[in-house]
Amino acid sequence: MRISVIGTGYLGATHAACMAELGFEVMGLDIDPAKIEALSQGVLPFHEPGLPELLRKHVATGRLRFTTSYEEVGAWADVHFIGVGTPQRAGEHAADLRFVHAAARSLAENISKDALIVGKSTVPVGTARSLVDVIRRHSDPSVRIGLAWNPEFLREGFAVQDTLAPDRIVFGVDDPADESVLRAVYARALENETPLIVTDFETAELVKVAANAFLATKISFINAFSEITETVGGDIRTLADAIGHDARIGRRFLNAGVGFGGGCLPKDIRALRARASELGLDQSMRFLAEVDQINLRRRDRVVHLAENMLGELAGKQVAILGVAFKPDSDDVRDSPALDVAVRLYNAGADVRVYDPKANHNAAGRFPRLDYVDSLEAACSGADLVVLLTEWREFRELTPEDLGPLTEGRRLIDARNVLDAEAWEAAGWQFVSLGSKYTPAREPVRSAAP
Ligand SMILES: NC(=O)C1=CN([C@@H]2O[C@H](COP(=O)(O)OP(=O)(O)OC[C@H]3O[C@@H](n4cnc5c(N)ncnc54)[C@H](O)[C@@H]3O)[C@@H](O)[C@H]2O)C=CC1
Ligand SMILES: O=C(O)[C@H]1O[C@H](OP(=O)(O)OP(=O)(O)OC[C@H]2O[C@@H](n3ccc(=O)[nH]c3=O)[C@H](O)[C@@H]2O)[C@H](O)[C@@H](O)[C@@H]1O
Repeated sequence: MRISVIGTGYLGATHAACMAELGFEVMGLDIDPAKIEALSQGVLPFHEPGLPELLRKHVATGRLRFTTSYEEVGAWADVHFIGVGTPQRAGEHAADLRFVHAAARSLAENISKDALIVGKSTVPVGTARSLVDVIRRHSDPSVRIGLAWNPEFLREGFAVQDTLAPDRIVFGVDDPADESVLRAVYARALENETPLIVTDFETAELVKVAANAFLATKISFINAFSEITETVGGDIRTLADAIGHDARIGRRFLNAGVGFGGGCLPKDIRALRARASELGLDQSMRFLAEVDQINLRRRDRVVHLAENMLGELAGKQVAILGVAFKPDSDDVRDSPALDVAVRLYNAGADVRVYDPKANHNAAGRFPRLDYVDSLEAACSGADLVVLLTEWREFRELTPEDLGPLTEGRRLIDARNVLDAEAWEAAGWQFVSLGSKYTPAREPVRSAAP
């Protein structure tokens, strides 16, 4: 079976390389010629652990190729996965579906043999059903083109393992013939007893956004408790451990800190609210507005803490450790860390940024920050160090590492990963969110709903 993957970003490039790893012949397609040029040389244009090795291996054997030509994939592949972006629309909460529509239409216009189109992008419910019509209108009537929705649940930083060994697989199908094709594609995972849910288009689309909405809610839940522990003097990590022991709750995704970001959770909860409103169900998803607000308040909190610690930001040197939205990724889309860094810069601080992998992407968005290529360069002479992305090299930091470098011996651990007692014992002014190591806060007053 020959597989094409349309859109070769974080999702598509991973999916293409993993499909090749499973033994399929694969062609990745993107409208960005620079990306295709790099991938064709076996060079991954972003950071994802384990993926460069798979890419190089399968490009070398010729099992994995890349193109910008829809005509080429349309004549060649039996199954076409769509993994193009669905970003937030400028100035709105809804998802921008232009790329999905364009990809479906280009495929329909160019597919010249019976084939199955499989949507992987995260889309508002109702999208797949609307694409059936797009495909019908733009395709050759003598060719049978099926459509299925197969949402993706991979996490950046673990993309290869999540793709090759997913927690579950979901097929949204309208025709049993399409289910059989998908079962053949995922035969390896199904042999390993990966749970499979076969359902309709609408449920499949909703499963994806429900999962992301739940994860976002879980993070904001613990961060809302952070606001309370900061006010009354409790400890958020202990609270999370204690409730996490209840198997019905679970400890994962209860790490309090500067909150969630990235190319998915924030835009997906906003798109879900927007879609619910379109359906006349504004109230059903209104709680996600609060989830979003709690999350964004964490960023304010870090900026305020920095102001409190330094008195005046203007002219102060601040070391920013991490700008990626999470460790093991170079992705800075809606990154809480980059947001905080930019706000400290705008308030007049002399901001020096070090991220092991994301400096380049951050500089593309905010060239004015001072990006440096080592921890030492970021921290030397700093009045304040702010740990914003918990890369391993930052999680393992000790006062002995930073002591000789910094002027101020002030540190904000905005990811709650360091041993507060050790830093205090070493004479640091240490602040971590949601603990007794956070100065008491003013109660948060939000506008009436
Ligand atoms: N990044 C992730 O970890 C995950 C992403 N998703 C979803 O997957 C989708 C893609 O996300 P990312 O890979 O992060 O985005 P991305 O922005 O990294 O990649 C999207 C790619 O699509 C290409 N593209 C746009 N229009 C095209 C067209 N008409 N034909 C061919 N290529 C086109 C772009 O040039 C870009 O390379 C989104 O819906 C996202 O919500 C789902 C699960 C995980
Ligand atoms: O739809 C998507 O694209 C993906 O979105 C998330 O994956 P990802 O964005 O790669 O990263 P996560 O590990 O979910 O982290 C998201 C954000 O939440 C933050 N987070 C995570 C966990 C936690 O306990 N606390 C917390 O603040 C992270 O720092 C990060 O900023 C989901 O976990 C994936 O299942 C989904 O496929």
